[in-house]
Amino acid sequence: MNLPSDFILRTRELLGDVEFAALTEALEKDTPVSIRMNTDKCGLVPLESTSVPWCREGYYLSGRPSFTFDPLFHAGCYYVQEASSMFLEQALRQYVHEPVTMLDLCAAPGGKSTLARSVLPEGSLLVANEVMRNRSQVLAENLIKWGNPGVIVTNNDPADFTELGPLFDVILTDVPCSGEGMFRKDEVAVQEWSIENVDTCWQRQRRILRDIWPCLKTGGLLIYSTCTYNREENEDNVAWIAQELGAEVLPLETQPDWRITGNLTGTEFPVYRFLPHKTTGEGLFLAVLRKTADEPAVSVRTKTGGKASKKGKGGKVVALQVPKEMKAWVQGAGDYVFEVNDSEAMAFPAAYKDTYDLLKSQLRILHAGISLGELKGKDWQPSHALAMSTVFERDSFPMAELTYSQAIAYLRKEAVVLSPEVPRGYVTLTYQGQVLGFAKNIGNRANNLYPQEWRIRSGYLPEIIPDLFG
Ligand SMILES: C[S@@+](CC[C@H](N)C(=O)[O-])C[C@H]1O[C@@H](n2cnc3c(N)ncnc32)[C@H](O)[C@@H]1O
Repeated sequence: MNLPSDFILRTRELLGDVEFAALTEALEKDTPVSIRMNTDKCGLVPLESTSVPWCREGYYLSGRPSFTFDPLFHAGCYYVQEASSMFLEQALRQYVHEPVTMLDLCAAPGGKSTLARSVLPEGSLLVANEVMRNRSQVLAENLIKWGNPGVIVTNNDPADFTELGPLFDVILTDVPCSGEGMFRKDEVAVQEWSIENVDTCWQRQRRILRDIWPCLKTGGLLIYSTCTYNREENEDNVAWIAQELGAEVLPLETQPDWRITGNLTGTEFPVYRFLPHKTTGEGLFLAVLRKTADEPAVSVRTKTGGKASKKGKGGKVVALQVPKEMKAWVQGAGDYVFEVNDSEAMAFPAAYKDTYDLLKSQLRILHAGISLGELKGKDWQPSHALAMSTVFERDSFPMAELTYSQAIAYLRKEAVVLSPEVPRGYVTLTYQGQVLGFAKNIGNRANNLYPQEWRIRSGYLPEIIPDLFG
């Protein structure tokens, strides 16, 4: 790998000659492949895999299957995630024991958000935000597929949150960085690296932290992470948060055989560095801080949102209600509030209704709770998000199990022909018992309701069917 000369100088100074030589050697090796299971959907263990030691549901695979052509990937049964990133689990398991409201501020494509959603205590709410519009769509897609109902996805700049005041118990800032830890995976990160860019990054990171700091409750946790090695974006920023914003840095329990590296700057506080020549994964830096500074409570006025309505007889405007039969599509319906926004019916965890209303009044929301369905004429058409939800009541519609080639055709949004005994109307389609989505069976064929923008675009079909679980 052709490393920039300034990167070599600086990183050798940080790590020392021996460690730096070992790092460059590791960068010539293949990137390990790892996935994390979604046990809310399926409890399978991948074949020929080994466990990621710091993550209960993380597994290293022996090769890289074609995930795109695995229907279970599209069903949200697992997420393909670089193993070092899964270390976030330790911060959450060791410090979060009660239901919390958590913000993942720089969340796309959603690796750490889906992990957080699996690890947070039941009854928690996760707000996952991404500032870049196109990346926020991918974030929403990945969280919808993961299926947990306690999620809001937003598309905002960190500064848009500031006025909300201390709303969050936990904030994760997995900040945009110079990406030195991704050199092995991403050739562009090598090409774009420069000292000037490192400077731009640490300054941007401080701006992001300053903007979001008022949103963290006093006593709340800030988890700060990057995928870069240099001290400016790492230890120096952690020291700055502690001193300038007011926080203490917290230790995490780790095992010696995880071979995690600590603080490289001679300062006392604990931080966690994953270096590819020591730990099987890419470069990661993570620190956990507890906010000590007092944050005055700010009262934010909620702008009243427009209610969904349609003209009744005589021109009167009537609010649309979610029909009773639709509420039965959700398990534990009593724990949710139901509403119609425009022509979309949705359910949201009742415990967080106020937070949802507040965020709705201030931020651009892409997804919240469970989208149940859309009014098409007089007909409520179940939404794909409902099919993906972990609280979808499977008895709501007849089910049809697809073969592998039918499943791929469905995921390509091609027409599907179901066997004659499948009833007409909306049908839940499954593959190996996992829900893939809905179709409307009209007899001689079934209308494919898979989201157009999520379809598999490639016409190629691998010779070997990806079979991760046997
Ligand atoms: C390291 S990536 C996040 C990866 C993600 N947490 C995951 O685990 O899948 C950083 C994210 O920050 C976003 N970002 C870029 N500029 C930003 C800014 N000024 N404020 C907040 N986020 C920004 C990027 O678009 C990117 O999605």
